[in-house]
Amino acid sequence: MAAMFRSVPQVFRGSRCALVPLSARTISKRADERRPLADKVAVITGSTKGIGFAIAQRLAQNGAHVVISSRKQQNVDHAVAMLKEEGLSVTGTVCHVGKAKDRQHLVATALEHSGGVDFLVCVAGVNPLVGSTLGASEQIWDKVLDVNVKSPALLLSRLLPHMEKRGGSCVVLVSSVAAYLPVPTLGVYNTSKTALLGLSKSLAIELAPKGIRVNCIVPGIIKTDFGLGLGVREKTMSNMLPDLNKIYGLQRFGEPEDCAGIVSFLCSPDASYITGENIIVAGFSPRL
Ligand SMILES: NC(=O)c1ccc[n+]([C@@H]2O[C@H](COP(=O)([O-])OP(=O)(O)OC[C@H]3O[C@@H](n4cnc5c(N)ncnc54)[C@H](O)[C@@H]3O)[C@@H](O)[C@H]2O)c1
Repeated sequence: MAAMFRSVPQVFRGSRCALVPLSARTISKRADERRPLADKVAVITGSTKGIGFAIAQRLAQNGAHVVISSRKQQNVDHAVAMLKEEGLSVTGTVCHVGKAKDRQHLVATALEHSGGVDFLVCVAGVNPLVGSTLGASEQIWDKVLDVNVKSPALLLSRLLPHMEKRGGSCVVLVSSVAAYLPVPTLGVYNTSKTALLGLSKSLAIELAPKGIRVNCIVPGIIKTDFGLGLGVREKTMSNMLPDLNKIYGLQRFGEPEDCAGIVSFLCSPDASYITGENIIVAGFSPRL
């Protein structure tokens, strides 16, 4: 990267020094390297705050047109306005991923940009219950499985015809370390996040012949309203840290941005031979 920045001024100094100026082709190739997702369209669910927003921001910074979505119009408007202020290419629409009509509308909105979609990142997730797994009502099971597990597959089935014609398309799902280290009071959520590990592998196999890659990130505790709400219900963050330090090698909670770079990489041509992987983003734990 440093070499790239260093070499740009050579072009301007080229006529006055002995260095050979860079060709226009080299400059444009290097510009593309800095914006590896240029001309791509990304649909991201649950992207008005937290991990989804950080991913949206990074994909847009790396050149993609990003379609923001979540349940409330005012949150969508706010997120879109923030990214537009940065000069990024974004649109947004309301999409409760559990609602078929909303999913249909999200697809239609995404197609407005250039008639196709390259990346689907499924971030939206819920956990309405802290308590006994066997005490969970059928309604709770349905809600968690609808939003966390079924919606990525149902949304993808709608987007697929518009992704397969693009070339280099990919899907990223968002699981959780709760899939590997189940939290006793989050049984339904743990189960849904474990299902996503299987979903990413199944989709990867099914879509490989079409050239579409499917991967899944597996975050540890990330500093968002959701993450801290789950983990810091009874203890303050500082009380929890010594315990967590025993588990998490890097001695800190994750930031939403810690999940953004890996998703951008997975969408980029640099990851063109990576599919069916569940990638842990949790500061390393020997227990994982
Ligand atoms: N924060 C963590 O510690 C952590 C750890 C592992 C996995 N995750 C997963 O990461 C994802 C994002 O969590 P976060 O921490 O950024 O949470 P967050 O609360 O900061 O953001 C969640 C986003 O999802 C949206 N959303 C929620 N339900 C939705 C629905 N039904 N339809 C559409 N959008 C919906 C919200 O509006 C919001 O934009 C979730 O799937 C969560 O399970 C989070």
